[in-house]
Amino acid sequence: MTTQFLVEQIQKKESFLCIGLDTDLDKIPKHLLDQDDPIFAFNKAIIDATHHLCVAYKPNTAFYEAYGIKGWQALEKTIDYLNSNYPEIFTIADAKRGDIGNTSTRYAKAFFEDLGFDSVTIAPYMGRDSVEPFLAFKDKHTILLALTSNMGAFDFQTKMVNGRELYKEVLEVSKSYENSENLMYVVGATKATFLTEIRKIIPESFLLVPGVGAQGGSLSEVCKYGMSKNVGLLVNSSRGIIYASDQLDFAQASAEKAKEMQLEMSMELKKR
Ligand SMILES: O=c1ccn([C@@H]2O[C@H](COP(=O)(O)O)[C@@H](O)[C@H]2O)c(=O)[nH]1
Repeated sequence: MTTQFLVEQIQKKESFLCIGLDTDLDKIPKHLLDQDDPIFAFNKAIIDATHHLCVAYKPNTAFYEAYGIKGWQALEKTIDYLNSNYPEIFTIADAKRGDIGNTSTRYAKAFFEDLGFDSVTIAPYMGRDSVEPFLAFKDKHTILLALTSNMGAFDFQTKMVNGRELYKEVLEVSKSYENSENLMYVVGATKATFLTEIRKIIPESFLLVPGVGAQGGSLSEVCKYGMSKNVGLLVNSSRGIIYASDQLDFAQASAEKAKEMQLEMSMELKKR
């Protein structure tokens, strides 16, 4: 998917919501456990109930890998279902990969070609040759971890390197990568006040922003400091939406939570 198409979807739906499909068999409604593939059954119900309120879905691959081959099959069915039924949706494999060049190429093929995701999250620690293999794919997006939402972000990401914080070094240096126009960045909603500085370095790049809801980040702060001319934000909520209820009405309950966020986003878009 092109960035332009994503921006058009955001304007059309008045939403920059990304719903995280962090599907956990211990948390989904018990009645689904009788199904052949309870993970896919849950995802399908959530997607059908919420697709008009969001522009992106982000399965975190950990939740699928944890169930072995069955989990991976559920991930494949989920992305196939999205691509076949809702091609206007931007898809993110939250896999946090990155390795030496030839290995990164295989990861890129797995997520972009075999599975058919629009984007994948990548850890920048191994540097240029670990990231550029992902950037080589046209109309696919590489979402680099810049400043993450967790407390451990302060262990390394804010430490000084070459006279600036490491997360700023990641932003600056990655701009020189080949095909850097295919880069997006992860910035945690819990670090919203850092967004002013971040926007000075990457004024228009798209940011994937996890950490609202369960982790305590504020949507209005993210918008205040992080919104760019073309919006430039995909704000993710996983647990806060998909586990709104563990009863028969779970999909409807998730749609209500998603609607609350979409309305808030629509108001933020009108403020610009
Ligand atoms: O900095 C980061 C990077 C990734 N995540 C992931 O996003 C979701 C957040 O889930 P919530 O339930 O909305 O808290 C989850 O998959 C994380 O692994 C992040 O939180 N922070």
